[in-house]
Amino acid sequence: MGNKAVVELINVKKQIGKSTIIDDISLKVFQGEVFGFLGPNGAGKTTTIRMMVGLIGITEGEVLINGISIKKNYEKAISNVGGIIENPEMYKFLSGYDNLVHYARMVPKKITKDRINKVVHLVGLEKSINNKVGRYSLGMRQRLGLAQALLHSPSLLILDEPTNGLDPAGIREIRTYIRKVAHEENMAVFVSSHLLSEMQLMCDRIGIIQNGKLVRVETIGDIIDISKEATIRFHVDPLDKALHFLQSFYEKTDMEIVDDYIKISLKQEQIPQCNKGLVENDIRVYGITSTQATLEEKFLEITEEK
Ligand SMILES: Nc1ncnc2c1ncn2[C@@H]1O[C@H](COP(=O)(O)OP(=O)(O)OP(=O)(O)O)[C@@H](O)[C@H]1O
Repeated sequence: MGNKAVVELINVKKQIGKSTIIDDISLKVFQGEVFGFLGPNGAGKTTTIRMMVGLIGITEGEVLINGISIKKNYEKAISNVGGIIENPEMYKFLSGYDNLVHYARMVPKKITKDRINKVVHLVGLEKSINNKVGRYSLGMRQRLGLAQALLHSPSLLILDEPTNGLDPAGIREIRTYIRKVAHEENMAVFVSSHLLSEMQLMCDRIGIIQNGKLVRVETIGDIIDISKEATIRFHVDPLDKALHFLQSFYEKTDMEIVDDYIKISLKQEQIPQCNKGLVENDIRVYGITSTQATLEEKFLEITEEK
């Protein structure tokens, strides 16, 4: 992952009438990185994306693409962006290739034949590119949309729920190609979804949006770590002494006394070590119970599993 921010949202706000739809969102997406924008329906993903590409105005704040303001210098900023925001327009009676040629003519930048062949290869449509789009599956059409968005070599690719309506095989394909273009074209990819399970497999980092607010940003590594943690209840006596010991042992972990036990988030493999320490400190251990919350529960129950 490069450390150049390709897109930067700075305190972005959207007000429609009296309601605040997007509330003070700031984030950066870097070169070569797939950033997942995760949130339930109605959280504000599409609204944010529409502001990022200048389809609707930004009430307050800034969106910079390669350092260029989308508000102040729209044409220049947007020339760096490729996107599938709404369903891409395709001509069903034309082949995939001819659709790309047609689209290439409308782009201000000159698109070479080599570039067309390169994007066809990038999205794995070599075998069917000369077939009529009317015969494509939805997954193939999505990939053709991706090819179209990549034609002018953008540095930022924005995809709004790219797997919507796809079957599992189609989802797997689009996921593979999204990762591939991010890495092979060293592009920043901003992709929205309401499915954590899907984002986990596709993204390097995930930002979670809820009610128009960015509530947390995590790397996939951290998400995997968090997924391994369980809520452990230590039924011990004396409680104060046990809490003191556990706090000295795991200074960064959240823990609290609830009724007659201590509640703490730990990985399973840490339990024996903890128990040993408690016993060695003359704390009586009456019981240890563990409950594994699902990842969805940990992330505020924001996702809906299919
Ligand atoms: N023009 C508008 N006027 C009033 N409210 C709006 C308008 N556009 C969007 N909203 C509201 O803003 C909120 C965010 O909508 P948005 O479409 O951005 O959510 P989303 O996260 O993309 O959801 P989905 O996954 O359903 O597309 C919703 O509560 C929606 O009702």
